[in-house]
Amino acid sequence: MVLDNLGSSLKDALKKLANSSKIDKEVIDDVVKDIQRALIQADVNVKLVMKLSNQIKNRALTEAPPAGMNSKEHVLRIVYTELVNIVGKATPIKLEPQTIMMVGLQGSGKTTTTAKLARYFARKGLKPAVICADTYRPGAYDQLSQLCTKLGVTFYGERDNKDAVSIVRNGLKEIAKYDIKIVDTAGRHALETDLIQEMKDIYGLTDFDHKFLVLDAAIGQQASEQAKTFNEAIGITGVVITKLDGTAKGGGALSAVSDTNTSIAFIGVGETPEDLERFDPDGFISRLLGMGDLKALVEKANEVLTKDDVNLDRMMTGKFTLNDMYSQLEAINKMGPLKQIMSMLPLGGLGGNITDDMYKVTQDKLKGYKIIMDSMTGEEKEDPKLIGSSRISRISRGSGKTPDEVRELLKYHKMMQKAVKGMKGGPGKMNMQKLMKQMKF
Ligand SMILES: Nc1nc2c(ncn2[C@@H]2O[C@H](COP(=O)(O)OP(=O)(O)OP(=O)(O)O)[C@@H](O)[C@H]2O)c(=O)[nH]1
Repeated sequence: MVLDNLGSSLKDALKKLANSSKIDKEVIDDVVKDIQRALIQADVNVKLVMKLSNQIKNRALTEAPPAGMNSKEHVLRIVYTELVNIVGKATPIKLEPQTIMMVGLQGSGKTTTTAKLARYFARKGLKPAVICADTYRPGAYDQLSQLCTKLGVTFYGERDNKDAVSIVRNGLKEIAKYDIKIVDTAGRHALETDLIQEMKDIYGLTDFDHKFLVLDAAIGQQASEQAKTFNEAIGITGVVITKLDGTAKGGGALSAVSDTNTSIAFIGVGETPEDLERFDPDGFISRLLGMGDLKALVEKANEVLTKDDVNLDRMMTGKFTLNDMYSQLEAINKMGPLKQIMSMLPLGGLGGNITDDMYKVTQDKLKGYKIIMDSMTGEEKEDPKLIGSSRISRISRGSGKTPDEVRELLKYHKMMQKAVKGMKGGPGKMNMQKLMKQMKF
């Protein structure tokens, strides 16, 4: 999961708060210290951590809880909202024709993100085209052109031309009729003055609507210095944090965003073109705390699934039969790796942890489940509570599976049902009581 360690240390700090018998200065100081430690370990810079701690302390000690909220819930809410504040608001993205320039350090994930963005806009009904202006990395041209071919996105590049500025000039004319024009530039370091100059020259060619800085989540403290240089040169309009699937850090990138007064536009959560998500501060923090990010899940579901695949409305009502579970697992398989999807579910509703077993629902398992379910009556599928030990034996005989396999299916259904129940409030609706309940306070 995204920033796993930070999430669990923050969760521990909040649990401490929830378990203390009274809320006073001592408890708040103690909890704030734990939060500081967790953030610093995740590479968030000290200045930002201090700002956050002071805000939490000031507000917790001076603000009175609003009506209907006790002081514990009140402090939890303050911590939550201040955490949301440090990640900032998401960069607004308009779904209209625009020109985007991608910049960043070598290997940060620019090229991959360029393709992901083209796909993102294509999915929203806009026609994208990309220009490869990376004339330094030998493989960049082929990488981007192959990704574009796979995605059916128009690609412009000049393999033998080393002059990135002229490529972009020609490319912009060539793809003028497209809605979304994305320019992928070479990776560069803040100290490479000639490359910084090249970036400024490309920037000067047209009125870019967005200049996205792509930052690897694992970049650490040097992120701020890099971001400042890029920002001074061309004025960054948004940041894309990549590889959030693979690191326990990410704080360096958050600090860079805060230091340059920019905001996060997207996050990269995997290597394939679909692994790009619109940044959502609430969702990001709730996912960090193991609350699950329902908004992201629903957005992803809407994008990938057809209506028949999964009935989200029905899921939100809390009714969740074996048939629902089956179509949901099928749908999840369509959406991408289960582990990633599971990180979007409210983990708290599953007791705080998704066991590894839950990630192992592969196509094979699904086939097995289908065979078992085919031996159940319609009534049993609608109401699995009816299935006691004699019915388990019958289903086992009928399906050729062992009774343990039948029990496993029922256990899995129960876990999924619990998770879905946690989603009942609907996407985006979060309150402290729900947070505390889901975190088992
Ligand atoms: N796990 C994971 N890998 C990613 C993500 N984004 C990019 N990558 C991988 O990171 C590596 C570098 O990505 P590129 O897109 O080639 O990086 P680049 O910034 O264009 O590289 P330069 O052209 O050298 O500047 C590749 O192996 C990508 O597959 C992500 O969100 N998650």
